[in-house]
Amino acid sequence: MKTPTASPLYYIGLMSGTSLDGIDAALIAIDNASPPRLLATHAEPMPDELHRLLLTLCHAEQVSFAQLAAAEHAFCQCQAQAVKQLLAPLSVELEQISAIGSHGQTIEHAPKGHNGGPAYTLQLDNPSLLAELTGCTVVADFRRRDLAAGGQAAPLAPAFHQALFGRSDAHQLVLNLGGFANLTWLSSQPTDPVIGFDTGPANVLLDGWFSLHQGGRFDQDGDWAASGKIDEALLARLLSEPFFQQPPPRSTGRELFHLEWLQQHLSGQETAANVQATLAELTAVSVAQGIEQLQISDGSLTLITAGGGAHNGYLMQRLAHHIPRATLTSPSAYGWPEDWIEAGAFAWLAHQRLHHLPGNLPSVTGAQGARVLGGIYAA
Ligand SMILES: Nc1ncnc2c1ncn2[C@@H]1O[C@H](COP(=O)(O)OP(=O)(O)OP(=O)(O)O)[C@@H](O)[C@H]1O
Ligand SMILES: CC(=O)N[C@H]1[C@@H]2OC[C@@H](O2)[C@@H](O)[C@@H]1O[C@H](C)C(=O)O
Repeated sequence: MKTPTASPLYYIGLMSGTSLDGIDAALIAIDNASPPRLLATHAEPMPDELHRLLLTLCHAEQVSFAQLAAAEHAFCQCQAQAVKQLLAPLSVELEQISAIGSHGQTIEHAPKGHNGGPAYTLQLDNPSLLAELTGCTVVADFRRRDLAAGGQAAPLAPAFHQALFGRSDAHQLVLNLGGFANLTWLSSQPTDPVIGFDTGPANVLLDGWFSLHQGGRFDQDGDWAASGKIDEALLARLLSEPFFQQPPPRSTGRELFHLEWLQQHLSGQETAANVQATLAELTAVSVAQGIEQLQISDGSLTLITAGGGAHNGYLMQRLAHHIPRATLTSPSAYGWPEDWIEAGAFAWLAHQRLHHLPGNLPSVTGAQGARVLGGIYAA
């Protein structure tokens, strides 16, 4: 087994999450001495046409191969552009990059299968084309090995959270508020396993409802949600979804939580702004319930909040309200601004793959064991 060398190694991580807002590219450095360091970032916006096509694919009953190929091709071009823009202002040459870790675009995630069929998780990706377009080694297909080993294939970020934030005397929780929210618990007891799971929807429903009623991609700072009133009856109906009571390991996606799911729970009497306020509340309460499920012993609790939802002031207020015990903090204190942890995770996972090191945590995903994740597409 190879061990990491002392001089820094450079990796690029590419992540486009379930919000479909764009492709995040992060350049990181890994050495033996310190946690992974974030060196540079670039957010490549998703062209409107690709955004629409991917949204269609995520909800499609039937998809043509030509549509899939078109989406994959456009997505890969966008990724290559992200890499180019990331490196353009830097003195780092492509030859210095050990590998690009490409997450791909999640189109469907069914870790328990669909209608009795086999488990699957589908990320649209073309690592071969990306290797051609960039001239760089690409590591991709991170999730399916964990799935093959009986795991949920998600969330994968908790292992990176551990590498980044380590263990401290206080309990640390890392919350990613992306399209969906996932939570990692790094216990103050170093012998405790890392626990992590998806708590439920975050921006996916907020964005969808906002776009339907206000136009635009998202509710800036949660202002529209803040203008509404929480509808407790609607909230209770939404929270009755069995997913929220499931013990870990658990992960979810657009297959379960989508606008039609929301609409099935509406009485028709709600105002649109009140629904938005209730959706923000759903995220805050489901995160708080997820934390309660962990039954963390007394002591101080730090909640590191990351992902695009950390910019939603209203949502953050509601989180602070429901989790009074926790001190909310930004990962910027560790040199990692909130928007870059996931892209960083896939850069780190590429490093793990090249060095034959495990990428998953069985205590999180429920896999039968630790596994080396992903396939290598050489430059
Ligand atoms: N200033 C802001 N105010 C409110 N919401 C914001 C703001 N900035 C970003 N967001 C929200 O964050 C979302 C993007 O978050 P992020 O990039 O973490 O999602 P993602 O990577 O797609 O998610 P996932 O973790 O599910 O893969 C936007 O779609 C929006 O809902
Ligand atoms: C299948 C899939 O793409 N899941 C995403 C999604 O977005 C947030 C949450 O749901 C998390 O489970 C996961 O992403 C992060 C990067 C993860 O695997 O940790």
